[in-house]
Amino acid sequence: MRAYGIEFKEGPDGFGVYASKDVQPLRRPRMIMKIPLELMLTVSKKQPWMFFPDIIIPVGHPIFDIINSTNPETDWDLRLACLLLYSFDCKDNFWQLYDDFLPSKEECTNLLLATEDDLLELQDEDLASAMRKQQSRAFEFWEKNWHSGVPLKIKRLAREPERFFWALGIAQSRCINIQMRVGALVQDANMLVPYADMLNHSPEPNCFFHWRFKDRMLEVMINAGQEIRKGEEMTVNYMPQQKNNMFMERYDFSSPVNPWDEIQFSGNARIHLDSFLSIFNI
Ligand SMILES: C[S@@+](CC[C@H](N)C(=O)[O-])C[C@H]1O[C@@H](n2cnc3c(N)ncnc32)[C@H](O)[C@@H]1O
Repeated sequence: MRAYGIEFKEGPDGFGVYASKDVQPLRRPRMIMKIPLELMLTVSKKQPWMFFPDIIIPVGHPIFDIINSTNPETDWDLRLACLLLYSFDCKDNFWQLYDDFLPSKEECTNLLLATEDDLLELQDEDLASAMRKQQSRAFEFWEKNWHSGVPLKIKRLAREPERFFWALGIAQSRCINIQMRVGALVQDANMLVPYADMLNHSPEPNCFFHWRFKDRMLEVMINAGQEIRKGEEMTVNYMPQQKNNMFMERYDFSSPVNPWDEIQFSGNARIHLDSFLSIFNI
């Protein structure tokens, strides 16, 4: 992996990507990382399932049947979580090293791992009930596929449901959607891209993402919409036009300056939902 003009550092939102030199606003995208395709975990969105590029699941391995058993329309995250767990189990796989950069189960604040008390503390019944549904879906999937009769090579991937919930949270909060080309076939795919997944979100981002495949590398490019000074964090917008509830569900955080959460009053008055609730101590 190569990095250009950036460094990875811990900041207020966990690890992030920071400029290691001044960046001028550019009209053309600038490359900040080159990542070998071999390091990524990719699963196509539709059947036939394609795993790309490096982890070749041996024919007949039961993880393939598990991946195959999920709903092609919706369950991309379950498939990617299975692939992540499988790669942790493959000898000398890169993801065993990259695990050091990922939040552990104990550090992970994803709401899939939240207890009932945590969910009640959110004081947001809609969000809590959405998360309960997500937790049941994940638990049912784990129970169906990790019951006591399964072969050891499956069992050891996620002995406890929490391990599966953790992998699912990682897949949801770090995956990007991308089009991949295999020969003449172009497929939409979900991809875990190490290092690029260190970019944090801002509703007022200073960068925009671009991707390019070249020579078996994924080039991560950014368009700096404004000047970025050395030492400043580079941010992108994960989901434009989405409210904080969506961010909480998928990424475990909300933003006090998310413009899609502003409450509009008659006239020009506006107040952000977070500030509005805090007035009432909610
Ligand atoms: C793709 S990862 C980014 C790298 C991450 N900060 C880390 O330490 O590995 C996404 C996760 O980073 C955190 N994150 C990203 N942007 C954030 C923000 N604006 N505020 C709070 N947390 C954020 C959330 O935990 C989110 O689930």
